[in-house]
Amino acid sequence: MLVYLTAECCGYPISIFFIVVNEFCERFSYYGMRAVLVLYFRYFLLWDDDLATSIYHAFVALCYLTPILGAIIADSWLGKFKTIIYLSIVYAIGQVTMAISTIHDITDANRDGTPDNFTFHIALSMLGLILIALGTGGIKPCVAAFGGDQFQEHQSRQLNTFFSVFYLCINAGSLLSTLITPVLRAQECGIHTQQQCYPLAFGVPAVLMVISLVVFIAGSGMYVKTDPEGNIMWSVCKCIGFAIKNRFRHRSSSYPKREHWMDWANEKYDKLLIAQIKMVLKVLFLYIPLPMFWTLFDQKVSICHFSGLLGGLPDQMQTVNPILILTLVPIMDRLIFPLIQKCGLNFSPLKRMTVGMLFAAMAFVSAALVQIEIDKTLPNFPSSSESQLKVVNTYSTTLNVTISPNEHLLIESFGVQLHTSKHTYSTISCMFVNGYTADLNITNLDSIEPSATTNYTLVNQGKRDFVLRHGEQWCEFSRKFGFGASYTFLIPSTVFSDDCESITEVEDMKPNSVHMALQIPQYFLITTGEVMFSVTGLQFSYSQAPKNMKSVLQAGWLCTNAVGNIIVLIVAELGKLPKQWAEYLLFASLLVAVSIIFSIMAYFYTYIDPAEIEAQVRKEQGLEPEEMEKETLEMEEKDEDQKNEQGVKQTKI
Ligand SMILES: NCC(=O)N[C@@H](CCC(=O)O)C(=O)O
Repeated sequence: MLVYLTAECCGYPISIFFIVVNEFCERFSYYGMRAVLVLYFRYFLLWDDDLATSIYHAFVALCYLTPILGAIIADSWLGKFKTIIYLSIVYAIGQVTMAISTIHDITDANRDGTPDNFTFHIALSMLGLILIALGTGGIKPCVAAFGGDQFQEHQSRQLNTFFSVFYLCINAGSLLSTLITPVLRAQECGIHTQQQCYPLAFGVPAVLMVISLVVFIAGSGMYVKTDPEGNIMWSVCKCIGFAIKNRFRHRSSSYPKREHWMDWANEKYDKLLIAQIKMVLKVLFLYIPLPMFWTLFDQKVSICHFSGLLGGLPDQMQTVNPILILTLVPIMDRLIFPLIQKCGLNFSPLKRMTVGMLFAAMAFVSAALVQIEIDKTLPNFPSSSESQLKVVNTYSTTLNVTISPNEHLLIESFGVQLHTSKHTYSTISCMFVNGYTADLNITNLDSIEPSATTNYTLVNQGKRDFVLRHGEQWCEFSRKFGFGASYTFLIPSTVFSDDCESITEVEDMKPNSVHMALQIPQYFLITTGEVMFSVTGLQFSYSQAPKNMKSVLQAGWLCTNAVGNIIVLIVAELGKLPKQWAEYLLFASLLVAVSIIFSIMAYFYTYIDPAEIEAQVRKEQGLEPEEMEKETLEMEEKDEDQKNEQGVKQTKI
């Protein structure tokens, strides 16, 4: 038996240190850039909201589709080590290109603070994003699998912990960068004019990507590197194609059935390759229902936007997920899972993933319940067959208004009857009605003519000051705005003589009265679901893959995330249910249905040890033990040469 003893620390290969630090820096780079990307589209390139979010989602989906490319390159051509290095270079170039594209001074010839040639900035940033998507997605399946490759057979416990630590590093990187890069963007910088500092916000992630690459190369001498066994993906495709063709040729019932449809490739292809393809296909089949989890998960940002309960700070809300991950992963790993095991329950990986999906569904039920509470505080909006009318009385006495022969409204002096405006609940808006006899100027608003109104204007939560001006006359007043509320201010003709005292405030829509603590359960539930589902899925994809297709199966796992993102895009296009809570319940029910289907599929899945199956097939193929030993010895010599070159301590037992 041959065992390699690589340099270890506390039972873990030392090379792992370089891999997790590399992952931390890379995720910092990725999430840091993502945190300011939409802001860059909106306020630098001046795109509208729809275009900015569509391009953003398309970019994220692309980042989760390119892993297939990376996996093919790694498993069929370059091997994981070289693929990570080459694609990291592409990635770093992409980040640098992106950072350069945000320097407004490059095209700001007239020095007015805005770029003069938007085409240049758009082209450069799109090129940067394509390179980043290629790099980040391409290396993603390779890094996790490469980390797994560093462990020996006797380190299976450490291997499982590695995937948890790996996930912790992902989220530590994402947490720090999501906090830091928006702050960097808020700084001012520039050569000719001082503007929001996008070059710094994108430049720091670029630097982190270069550091990530340097750290990975620094560990070079310590890694266990497995070379690809030829163009495996091409062989897999040809083998599957042949099996299908051969099955079709022998479709008549006179031909005896075979145990598995891939067995129809037996005539032409190596039994080992067929066995490996069967292992991969079995797992990929199991992954079919999984995108539904990511569809819900990727909408969690929308859930937290729904009421703005935390004061409408969506950027900061993005940090809640990594903070919870950093807390929950150790709790699950060290406490919950061992406790379940102690109780004699077999909480197998696929069971964990099913429970994870149910947690995510519960998060959406919780979101629906909170939404129902919020809806109770909302005014009744007219249905599609109704309309509403708002009448403002700026006259000095009560007025009787007849709307139709039988309907009368009594409106007090400076009162407002009926409300017509529907607005996003996560904002505060107000409008002014000018009852003064001349034009008025109000802070930050256009001037209003007499008896005219402003549009509803969004204002920030909290205490706000307004200044009203007409020529030399002015008065100042403050109001406190509750989140989610809407107000109308009625300005009487006496406004300047009584120092703004007579301005009447009408609350069109009540402020949000639902406590922010109600949001905590849904965050907790969805992140618990993520830990059970995603960390386990990562481990499962590694453990169930044959040695030469580890990256491919990691890519398959990441594709479930890409499909989930694409479903989010489609759902957004198809439109929404009239009630938000109903939409949350619909998604929760869909995920429960999917988790039931998945649990049935999981019930029929038999966990395998790919190495054992491969050894068995080799034996069946007639590779006698001596021959296998010879083959092993040849491999041993080859590996020993390689290890000696790398200076790794290696012992044969
Ligand atoms: N908390 C989000 C997170 O950790 N995301 C992972 C992706 C998870 C997966 O698709 O496996 C990441 O950014 O790497």
